Amino acid sequence: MLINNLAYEASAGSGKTFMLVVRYLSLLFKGAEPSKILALTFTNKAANEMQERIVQTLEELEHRGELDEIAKVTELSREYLLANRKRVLDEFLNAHTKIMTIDSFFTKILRKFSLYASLMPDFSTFSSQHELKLLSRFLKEVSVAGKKETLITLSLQSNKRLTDIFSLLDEFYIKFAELKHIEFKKQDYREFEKSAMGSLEELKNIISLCKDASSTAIKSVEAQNFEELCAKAWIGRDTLEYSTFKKCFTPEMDTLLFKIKEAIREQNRAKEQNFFFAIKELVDIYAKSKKALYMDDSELSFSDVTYLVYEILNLLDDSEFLYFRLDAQIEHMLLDEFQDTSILQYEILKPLINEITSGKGIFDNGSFFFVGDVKQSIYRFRGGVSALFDVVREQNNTDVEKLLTNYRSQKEVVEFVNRVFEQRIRNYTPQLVRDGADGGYVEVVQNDELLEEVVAQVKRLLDMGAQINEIAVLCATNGDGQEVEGALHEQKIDVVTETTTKLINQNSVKAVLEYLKYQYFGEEIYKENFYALISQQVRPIKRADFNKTTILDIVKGAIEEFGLFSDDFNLLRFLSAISLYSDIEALLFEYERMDVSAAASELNGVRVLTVHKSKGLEFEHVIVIDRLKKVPPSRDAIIYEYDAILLKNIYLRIKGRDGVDEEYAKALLKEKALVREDTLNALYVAFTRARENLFVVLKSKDSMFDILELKKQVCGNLVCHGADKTGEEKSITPLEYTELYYGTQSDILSLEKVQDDDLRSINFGIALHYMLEMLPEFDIASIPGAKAMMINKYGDILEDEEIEDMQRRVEMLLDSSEFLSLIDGECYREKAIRYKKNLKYIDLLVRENSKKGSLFASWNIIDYKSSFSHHEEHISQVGSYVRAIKEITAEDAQGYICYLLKDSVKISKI
Ligand SMILES: Nc1ncnc2c1ncn2[C@@H]1O[C@H](COP(=O)(O)OP(=O)(O)OP(=O)(O)O)[C@@H](O)[C@H]1O
Repeated sequence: MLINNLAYEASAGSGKTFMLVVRYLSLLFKGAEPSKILALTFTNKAANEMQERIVQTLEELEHRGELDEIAKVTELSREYLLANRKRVLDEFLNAHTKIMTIDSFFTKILRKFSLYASLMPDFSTFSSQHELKLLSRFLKEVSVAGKKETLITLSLQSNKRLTDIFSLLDEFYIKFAELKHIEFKKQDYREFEKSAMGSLEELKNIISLCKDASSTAIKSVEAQNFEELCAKAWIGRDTLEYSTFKKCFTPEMDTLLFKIKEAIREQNRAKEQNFFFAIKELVDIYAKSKKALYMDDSELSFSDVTYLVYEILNLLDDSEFLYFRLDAQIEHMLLDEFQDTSILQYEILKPLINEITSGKGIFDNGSFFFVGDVKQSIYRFRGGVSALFDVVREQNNTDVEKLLTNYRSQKEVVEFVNRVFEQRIRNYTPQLVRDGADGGYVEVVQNDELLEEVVAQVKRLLDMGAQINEIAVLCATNGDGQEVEGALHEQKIDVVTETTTKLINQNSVKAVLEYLKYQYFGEEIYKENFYALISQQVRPIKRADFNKTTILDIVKGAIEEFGLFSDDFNLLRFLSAISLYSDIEALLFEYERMDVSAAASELNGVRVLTVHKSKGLEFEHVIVIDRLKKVPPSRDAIIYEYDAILLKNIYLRIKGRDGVDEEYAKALLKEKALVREDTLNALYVAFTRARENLFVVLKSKDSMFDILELKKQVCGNLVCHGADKTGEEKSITPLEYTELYYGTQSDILSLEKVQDDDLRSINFGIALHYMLEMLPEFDIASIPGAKAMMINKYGDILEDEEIEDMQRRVEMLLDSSEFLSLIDGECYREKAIRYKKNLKYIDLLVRENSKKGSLFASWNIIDYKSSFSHHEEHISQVGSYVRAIKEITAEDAQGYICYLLKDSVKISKI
């Protein structure tokens, strides 16, 4: 049965994402419109995967485990589902689906309401803010507001560097909504210091008058100043009646102790108030600087987006208006990894969820669904509060179901995880092992030479035939990751890390960037770097003129001239990415922030990543390595005390304060419990990534696994069987669907070797291609626009009758029923594909609307020509396109040459 308001709270690998896909498809089969289903994830990767999983599941429905689940949920028969999946898939592919990250969704809302925030709708988002720009802007604003003193005092008082203060400001900025109800007052704290020192004097007197006072007792009450007094160990005691003072003890001493403690407590509180008061003042300036920066640059970080959307929603009290502006189109909401949602994010989603679950108004048939695992909540530092899961469930009266079987891991791994966490994580329900998963291997090794051990285990796996891409080493920090990377490199083992996966760090891309730097700056060093990276002899490079040529053409020219296109997708991605940069300066000064990763298929090596980054992923073999360095003491200056999801209070961390302030002591205890929970959760995430084999490498002292009291152990048999499977997967590479722009066909044609002597007919051909490319739709109404664009570009080299001739030819083409039948499907113009180390450009690639009952699509490859000359060459060229598409998609493909002749259109099938 399809329960309208449902959540799955279930452990790792139990199929939450699986059930999310089942839910999405069940909604589709029940007739929901794809464009009315909002599915939110945390990462782009997860959003893309979900999209792909939906398509793949529909395509292979009869063989998928999802089929029975969907039948159960929808109460529709398997036959009905199979008979209707084609229709559902078509609807899905043709709809504007809303499967995206929570950040993109908020960005979308902000674009709709951008003018409320004095922004232009075309603002851009970057995951990392221009820290330096912001810092300098902030300092300027601080100076203008006359708050330099505040900043300096704050820094001195808290013993923090400016950058630390800066992150505190950011923390406050993000939590501004939650902090709104808390007031801070400026206070004088010196009177409390005086009072404490006064009471100390009295205490000293009592001790000095006591004949039996030991030298330790006398020394214990000596303090030159307030700080020294606070550092005394006896301050934390309830009474002074203990060994040191026993011989002189009088009840008056405890009265003084009490007074001193009270004075210290009040001094701490006053200091805390001043600190937060100053921070709040500075946060206003910080927010102002941020605003100035995004108004100047139209550039926002995701936290800015969330902040602004929240503010705007508060401005608009008419929520109907919000839904109207959101196209009133969200009837179903699905949320993934709900445990990581921040309170602010939930506050923004709340009105939508309320509408959906209240079952009235425009959301009469709406539904709400979320999945998560509180045990995997590891983003407390980003504002995620795991209690949110329960609160949301209660607030919305959501049914919660459990999933008890682990579908990811083998028995040994599942049972090890159960054993380790059952007694340690609250409400832990041991997972069941899936039928048939009775293998697996777990080894806990202790070796203080952590890196050596990791390298040895990786080698062992490789020797046993493990696929290198299926081995992951999970580390505590990025720094540790670098060391692991270094150690593996020393042994000539390839490694893939987050940095290596960045597109701009790929060799071919680095080379092109050096080339562009040489072109722009003219410094010899860049030329040398360029040649070193492409392993060619240094020779002169002709300087390009950026005023006359586009960056794209310069890069394409270099690719051609130096034969840079080897068998990799990275240059393709780079070409696509640079088309977004307005000019060479923007590219050269900003490329480091280019947030594009290299093609996964190009990356080969052991995956080295942090535990945090491993969330949601799974690997055949996982090695979790202990911290290489000692755990640093918590440096968080602020302790946030939550009551469920309500921020109750905040405290300034002060050493020894828990001995004098009960409230603070309670908050600190709560905080410690949460830190412990975070640590446990992170380890839980790490251990549950393994499908087959799990290794835990720990050290004998200060181990991050101490909390688990792990014993050295070996469970099960180590077996590696990934080799064949991966080999199989590799032979079929799915075609990339992303629309890419690498210039136009005409640009390429002009680069191609010209064999025709007739310049006029070449120009005519180029212009005709251009006009065809510029047609937004294949209909007569689109001709004038495309023609105007063509004239703009080629008008000066064409005669009037040639232009008329060209228009006639295009009209005839669009009138040809044969041509129109070939383009019935999804059309990709100017499609660049990579095949056998060559870059090919297909004029028009059509993914035909599938024939009834056929599981796979069929592709039409259409090449335009304006004359019959070089007919044989055309045939062989299109033939090679057909082979490429067949091989890449593993689907059927036909090639056609479309001759747009003077008086007719002839289509010849290859
Ligand atoms: N009911 C099921 N039948 C068959 N396979 C399943 C089922 N549920 C999940 N799986 C498979 O088990 C693996 C883990 O599932 P999934 O990724 O959905 O788990 P999860 O609960 O989202 O895990 P995590 O919390 O670690 O992200 C996947 O490979 C998935 O395809």
